[in-house]
Amino acid sequence: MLCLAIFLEELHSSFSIFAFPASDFSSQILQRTSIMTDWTECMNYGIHIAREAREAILHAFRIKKAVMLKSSPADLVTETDQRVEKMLISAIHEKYPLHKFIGEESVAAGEQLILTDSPTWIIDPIDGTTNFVHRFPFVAISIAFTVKKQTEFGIVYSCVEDRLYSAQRGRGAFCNDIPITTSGQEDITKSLLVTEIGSERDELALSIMTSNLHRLLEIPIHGIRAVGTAAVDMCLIATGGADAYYHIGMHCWDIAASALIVCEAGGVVIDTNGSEFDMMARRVIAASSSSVAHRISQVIRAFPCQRDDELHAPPPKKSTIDHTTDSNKVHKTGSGQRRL
Ligand SMILES: O=P(O)(O)O[C@H]1[C@H](O)[C@@H](O)[C@@H](O)[C@@H](O)[C@@H]1O
Ligand SMILES: [Mg+2]
Ligand SMILES: [Mg+2]
Repeated sequence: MLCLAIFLEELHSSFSIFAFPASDFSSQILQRTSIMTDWTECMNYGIHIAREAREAILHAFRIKKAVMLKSSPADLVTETDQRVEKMLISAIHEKYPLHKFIGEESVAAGEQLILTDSPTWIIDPIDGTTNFVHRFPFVAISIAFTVKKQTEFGIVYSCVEDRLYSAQRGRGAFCNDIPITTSGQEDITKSLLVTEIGSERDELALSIMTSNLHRLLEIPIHGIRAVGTAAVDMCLIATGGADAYYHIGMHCWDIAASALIVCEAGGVVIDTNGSEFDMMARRVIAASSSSVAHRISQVIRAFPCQRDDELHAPPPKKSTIDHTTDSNKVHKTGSGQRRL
């Protein structure tokens, strides 16, 4: 099966796109080898395993947790985050052995973050870990799926609320299978905004985050909320429950799925500098309309953040003669973990 799949993969690389009806057998093969352009079966499998992962998360939600730190005293991770990610990745790998993964906790444990043209699952096993630790009832599983670096579907499961948000590119956005659309609000003075105070605690980030709040409130706008999970924040824009979300410092796994869900709900997703959205840039504005999105980008400022694909890039190819000594080697800012 696998050698046929690899053969088909090779075949596919010499053609642009196969788009033909296929029987079950060949569609199974084609899905595994990224030739099919209809990813419904993959999405349905993603939803199936997200439902299984939710059970594990809800069980752990109620009990005392061992908490570890990553990049700052406010960047938490638990064994449940790690266990759920391993469960999701192994279940997907078993069914789709040629697919690739970018997982928040795998990257935190040192895996390189490389987004290629291959079918890739971008996974945040628990978005809102701080909420999870404190039993604040907004924790989500976020699963995005990209092919040729384009998001084909996104799944965000708000576990305690039991709200499963999903979208397949070009086919609309849904919450528990019911279609959702943004508010369409075009006037920022009539808008309710959502944002996050992430895990940064350095002076520059804190002063920019608080000055952004001040500058937006004095426009004026109706208000600002923070749910504690970027993925759910953005799904609230897709439902029309809020009109815009902005954030600097989050990661691709936080927002890759919900960015597609917002767009498929009729919303707009851009970079905070007003340019095209780039999931690796760690800056986003998701809004009900382009006018609200661009108004926000004129008001807020971003603090400097290293891109995801630079922060966790593979080490540069070694020159033939390695002049650096151990003491001079620059330690990659990975996310070492230590127990509280
Ligand atoms: O709970 P996480 O998966 O770590 O994501 C959080 C992130 O850590 C935090 O800094 C904020 O950006 C939140 O909005 C994310 O959901
Ligand atoms: Mg997250
Ligand atoms: Mg997480």
